[in-house]
Amino acid sequence: MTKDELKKIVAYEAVDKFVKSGQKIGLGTGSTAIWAIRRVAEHLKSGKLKNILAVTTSLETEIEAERLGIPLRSLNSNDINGHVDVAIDGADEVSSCLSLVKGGGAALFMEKLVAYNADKFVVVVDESKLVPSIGTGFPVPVEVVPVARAVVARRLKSMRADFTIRVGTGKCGPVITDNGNIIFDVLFKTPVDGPDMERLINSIPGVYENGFFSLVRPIVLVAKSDGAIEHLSD
Ligand SMILES: O=C[C@H](O)[C@H](O)[C@H](O)COP(=O)(O)O
Repeated sequence: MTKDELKKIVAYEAVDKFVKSGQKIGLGTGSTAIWAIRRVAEHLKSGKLKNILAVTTSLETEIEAERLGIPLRSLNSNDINGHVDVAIDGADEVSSCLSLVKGGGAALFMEKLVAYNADKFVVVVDESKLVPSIGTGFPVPVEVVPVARAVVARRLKSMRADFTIRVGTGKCGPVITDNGNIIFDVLFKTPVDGPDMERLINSIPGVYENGFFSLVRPIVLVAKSDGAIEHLSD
């Protein structure tokens, strides 16, 4: 199967197995999560799912969910009150102890807010995202308030981390996130402990959020190249 087909089947499985009528759900961002959004819309249209309220994790997801007619709420609305039953999202890397790296699409802040406030956090990936450890492969996105960029750069250098400021396409200069910030893509010289590094980076003044998702226990659905889907959790 092609990578796109794998993304679609794993996202469909997440919706079919974990989303029930009447639930409040978090809709993730990216080329895998978008298939989950489409599946929710399909089930709402056919009547298989009813009374769903969704919170989106990026402008991209919001636009797609609006287009498909999925009822949306803000995380602060009375209906949602800062909590969802299930959130479904993709990931850039999944380690053997189910620590994640996310934020390849710069949506890490809202994704974490939703995932860390979900009863169930379901991650959908194809098997190419599975790695033994994190920190040295996919660069870890760190969202930084622009005025703090030199401060954060110094602190990362003192941690012997290498980084680049992410540059976009269709615009000169840095990628600007949905929150008006910039992204440092950070690589470490050796693998890191996800929970420790997640806390440490967020302790740097000027860091808005980082792309380690290690302080949450996800259910990870992995699409294998033959189309089989494996469920990982601890
Ligand atoms: O900011 C973007 C997100 O964290 C995505 O969920 C992540 O980059 C995975 O995206 P994709 O499914 O397109 O590989």
